[in-house]
Amino acid sequence: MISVSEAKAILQKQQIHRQVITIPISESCGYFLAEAVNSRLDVPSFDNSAMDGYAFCWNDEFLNNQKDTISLQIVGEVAAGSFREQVLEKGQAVRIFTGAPIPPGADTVIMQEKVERQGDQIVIHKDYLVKGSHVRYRGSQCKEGSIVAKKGGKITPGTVSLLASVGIKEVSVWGLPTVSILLTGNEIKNVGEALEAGQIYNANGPALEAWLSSLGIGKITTRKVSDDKEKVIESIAQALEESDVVLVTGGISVGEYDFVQEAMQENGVETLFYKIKQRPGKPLFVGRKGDKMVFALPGNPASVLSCFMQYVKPFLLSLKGDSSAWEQFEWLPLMEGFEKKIPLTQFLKAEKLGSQIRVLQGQESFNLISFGTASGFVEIPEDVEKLDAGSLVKFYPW
Ligand SMILES: Nc1nc2c(c(=O)[nH]1)N[C@H]1C(S)=C(S)[C@@H](COP(=O)(O)OP(=O)(O)OC[C@H]3O[C@@H](n4cnc5c(N)ncnc54)[C@H](O)[C@@H]3O)O[C@H]1N2
Ligand code: MOO
Repeated sequence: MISVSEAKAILQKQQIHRQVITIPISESCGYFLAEAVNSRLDVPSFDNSAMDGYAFCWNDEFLNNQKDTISLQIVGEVAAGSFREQVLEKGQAVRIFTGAPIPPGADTVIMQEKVERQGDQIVIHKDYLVKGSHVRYRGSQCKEGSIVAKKGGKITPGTVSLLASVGIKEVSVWGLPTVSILLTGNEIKNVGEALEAGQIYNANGPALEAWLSSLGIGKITTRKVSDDKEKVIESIAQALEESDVVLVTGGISVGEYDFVQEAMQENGVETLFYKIKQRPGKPLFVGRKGDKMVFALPGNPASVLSCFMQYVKPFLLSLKGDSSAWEQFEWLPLMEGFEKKIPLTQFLKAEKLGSQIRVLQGQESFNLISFGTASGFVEIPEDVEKLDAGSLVKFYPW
């Protein structure tokens, strides 16, 4: 058996070939940029007004004027989307609206609330005169050719807005990994089906599907397979064909009907590791065939979820291009002390209350009740036996 950190190190070392795809920015949210993006133009591409008001040409004589106010003659109007070619002279102003180009000769805008309009004149109190005010200068957001989004950055709605503003229609991103889920077990029935003696509802399939879709994974294919060696071998072969990552649940322990490990060998899957010094999820198997990865998650639902959290989630996120994939935890203090009775790393269902962590009741691998309120998992390291209230622990939120 290897330790949790050894298992993570093995996974982080895997070099997997990933595809770069080009997609429209409107579909790119959640993807990671495979190359930096440069602005196609100066933005703003022309000096423009930040306010609805009046544009005029600053005149230093304003300040030396003995009077409290100045008057300017309104000689026209510029709305957003239009422009004015004539040069504005000293003492003239144009009515201007937010986003409209500053006409040649003008350099200052005053908000309409700060002027008194008298026919075709505006009167401005000297206190409100600020040279260059309310002008958004050409290139003040970014210059043509400058980098506006770095390689490796995650695309957010904010990034999409920025990219559109600099004239970018499509981006090169890392493709999303596709995942096959293979649920083993004769006892598994889907919700909605009638349960017969000895049968249980399939909790792992919906949980994995929900998690994968919340992570923004590509195509997800789910299949069930009975505890039949040939069928397990065949289903794994099919899953390896169709997806980048295969998640098997159940059948990886040592029972007479646990065929998954053997099926891996039959399919030429190289074992990266089998069994980790942890609970739940001790009999986790991870293997590789070419650029395909296989995670055989121990069937108990809490084992499936803690193994997914610790290994599958960061691995998938790193395939998506997320460079912080392996740091998805925070250090938080325990609300109550905790005694660990086993010499293994323990992953406990826990609730985040304010900035503290409370370990929940019902930690057995089969018991899902605390998942109703759990906000994630807490890690109690292998060599720790007892933690006092207030001790800092690693908390992994969903
Ligand atoms: N003799 C030993 N027995 C077991 C060991 C061991 O070391 N020696 N390890 C135990 C541990 S720890 C775990 S974890 C489980 C893992 O077993 P498998 O991966 O072979 O999983 P199954 O036996 O197929 O199922 C375990 C458990 O989970 C239920 N299950 C399975 N699939 C689903 C599903 N889709 N939804 C809900 N529940 C599911 C299944 O009915 C079993 O109760 O092995 C221990 N045994
Ligand atoms: O490791 Mo098993 O996950 O205790 O149930």
